[in-house]
Amino acid sequence: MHSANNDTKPARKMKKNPADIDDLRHEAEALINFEPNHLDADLPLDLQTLFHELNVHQIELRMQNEQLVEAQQQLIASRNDFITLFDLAPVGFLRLDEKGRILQSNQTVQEMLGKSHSELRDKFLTAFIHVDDLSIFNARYNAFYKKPDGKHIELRLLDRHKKPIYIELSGRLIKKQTGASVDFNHDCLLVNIITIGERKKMEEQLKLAAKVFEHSQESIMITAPDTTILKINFAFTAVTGYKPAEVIGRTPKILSSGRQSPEFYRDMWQKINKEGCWQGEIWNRRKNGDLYAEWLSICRINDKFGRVSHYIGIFSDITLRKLNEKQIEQLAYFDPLTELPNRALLNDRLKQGIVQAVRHKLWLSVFFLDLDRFKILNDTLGHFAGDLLLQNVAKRLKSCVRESDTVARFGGDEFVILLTDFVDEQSAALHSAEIAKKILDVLSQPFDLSGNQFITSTSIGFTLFPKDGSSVDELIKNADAAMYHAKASGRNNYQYFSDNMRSEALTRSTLENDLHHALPNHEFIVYYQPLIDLQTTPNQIIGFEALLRWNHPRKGLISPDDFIPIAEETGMIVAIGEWVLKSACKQFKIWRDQDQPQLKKICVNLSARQFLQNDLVHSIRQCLDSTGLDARFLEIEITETVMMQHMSAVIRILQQLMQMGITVSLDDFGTGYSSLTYLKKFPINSIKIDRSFVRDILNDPDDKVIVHSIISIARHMRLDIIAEGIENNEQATYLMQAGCRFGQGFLYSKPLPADGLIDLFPMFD
Ligand SMILES: Nc1nc2c(ncn2[C@@H]2O[C@H](COP(=O)(O)O[C@H]3[C@@H](O)[C@H](n4cnc5c(=O)[nH]c(N)nc54)O[C@@H]3COP(=O)(O)O)[C@@H](O)[C@H]2O)c(=O)[nH]1
Repeated sequence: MHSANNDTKPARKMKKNPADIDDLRHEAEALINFEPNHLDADLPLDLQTLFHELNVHQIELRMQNEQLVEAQQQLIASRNDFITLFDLAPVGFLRLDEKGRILQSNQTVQEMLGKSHSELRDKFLTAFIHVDDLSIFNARYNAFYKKPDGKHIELRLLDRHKKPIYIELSGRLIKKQTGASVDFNHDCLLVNIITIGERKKMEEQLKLAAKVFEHSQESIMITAPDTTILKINFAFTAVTGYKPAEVIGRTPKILSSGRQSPEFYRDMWQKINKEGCWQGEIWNRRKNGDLYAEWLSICRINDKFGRVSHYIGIFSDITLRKLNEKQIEQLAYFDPLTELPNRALLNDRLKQGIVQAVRHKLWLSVFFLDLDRFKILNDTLGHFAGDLLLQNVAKRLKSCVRESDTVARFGGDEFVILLTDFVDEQSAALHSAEIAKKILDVLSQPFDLSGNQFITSTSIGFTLFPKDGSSVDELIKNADAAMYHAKASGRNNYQYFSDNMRSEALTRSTLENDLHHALPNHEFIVYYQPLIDLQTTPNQIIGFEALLRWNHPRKGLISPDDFIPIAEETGMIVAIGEWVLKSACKQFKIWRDQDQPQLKKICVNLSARQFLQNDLVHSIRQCLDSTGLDARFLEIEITETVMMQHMSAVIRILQQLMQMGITVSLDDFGTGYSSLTYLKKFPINSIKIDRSFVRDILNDPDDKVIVHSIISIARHMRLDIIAEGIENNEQATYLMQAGCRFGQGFLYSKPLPADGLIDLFPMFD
């Protein structure tokens, strides 16, 4: 029974979750004692029992209610947990119906597409698929929906900015559940969406890398750390001829040519292991056995622990480039005809030679060679024969010297030889003389030029370093000067550069220097020597030869023999020659205008160099125009040597001059090397018999024969004849009787300046 003052009783807490109904009753019974006691003790017992039962039941109901509330709260918490897990899962979730309509989406998908749940709900997933991938989705969805296990679809969704997101869909079919919420009361597909953008990028990069590897123009080989070949590309096969199956599993030694030494490879691997990379040129061998040059880079690839994981070798075939380089070098430094070093390389070798000689206190010798009468061969047998001769000469010269010496083609028929490593002057001079003799001997042996036997000779000059010169130019110049001496002393011999030559060279260079000022300083004078008609009595002056003189400010009158060659070599002869021509034409016009009708010609000498000037004809025409002299009074004198040097140009120019009315005479006839055949070819009007034949004509039977022959030839060819160097009446009479019509010489007058000649005219009238 409960007491009436139950109010005072301490409240008792209900025990949680009574296990079953008995427990509940038991618990309620226990609690009732802590409830305030409202029972009236006076009530009948059965009423009291009823009230008690009611109280217990009330407590039981309260307790059950509390339990229900608690269970509901737990349910809500667990639902919230699930939603959080569903929403915030790193994977996107969608529930789709059979048609692909979105029933539910999680937050990850919503964020991915930039749409809210309600914006997605009931929309077809296709609304968010990239247009290019719709066909993939539509084609596969049905099958995927029915049996999604283990399948996945890759496609692109579009975010709210229509930017594609690469995703992979996989799914699971959820069968409808009895008693489930409205969402789950029919079948649906739970779809997982993972973004694969990074993976795609990696895949693309890998694909690209693979394409680059395969299609690279460079040959690539990847090896394991032990250099076993793992992979090669197409270019590797193209260059080496080896297919993948033939090299994979082998080492790059398969390509070895044996050209590189073990030390080379040791250094190479040292560098790779120390610095990670090596590159350089290497000669390898193709599968067909051919050697080839490659430019190779080898790099070491490390894993994340710093250990070698691979080596990558990249190379390109540079065989062709190397051949081209060689050809370019050959063109730049070698003479294409003889394959000897050219001037550029000779210069370089000489410079190097001088440096070495100075360093080791050694002596050098420089030879200058010029073939004798090469031009005649060229003109008579043709350029092909000339080229053959030069090639053969080059070979013979090389056979006379050591491998370490240099034989170079200096130009035309000129060669320079550099001999090195002489210990002193004596041995340098001795050996040079011996080699010079050997060369003279070797080159004097007949040459077989495509069936034609040809004999030539050479003139050699040599000079020694350091005695005779200290620079490349000086050495060559001195050797050249010595060679000229060899030529002057009869050809086919050699000369060592002497002190005499040095002073000659000095004089020459001073003269050359002074010559530059001669024309502007009016130091030239034209002298005139009369041309006489031997068959008139008294002998008449029919004209003059203009002969140049240089009135040097310090040295006085200088003979043309001393300065004309310098003027020719330096090209000054062009301007000087123009001046002579103009002065002579002007003077002759004055004489003609002084009522001297017997004066028929003024002869002016032209040198070879003048025929090389482009406007010679034009300049002569201008001269005649400006002086007013009739062209028929002008006679051009050329020597045989001039004719032979530039034959075709000379013939062309002479023809043009003749068309203008100018006459041409061939000077020094008989002293040069022209043949009679050539005489026929040249457009000339007269021949001058050289004074060397006239000098001894009375005593020397040979000279007599020569002079008679020349006169006879001239007659047959209807050419005028002028004899030069007549010094006495006997010579004049002999020549006249032999049929020579005209003469010139000291007998009549030495060459004189114009104003000194005027007194002579009456004597010959
Ligand atoms: N290109 C040019 N050459 C020229 C010019 N002027 C002259 N020359 C050539 O120089 C060479 C030497 O000439 P030069 O010293 O004037 O000698 C000439 C005469 O003085 C000389 N001569 C004439 N008669 C006699 C003689 O009886 N005895 C003798 N010992 N010498 C004599 O002969 C030379 C004339 O020679 P050539 O020209 O062959 O008729 C000479 O080769 C000149 O050609 C010039 O302006 N331009």
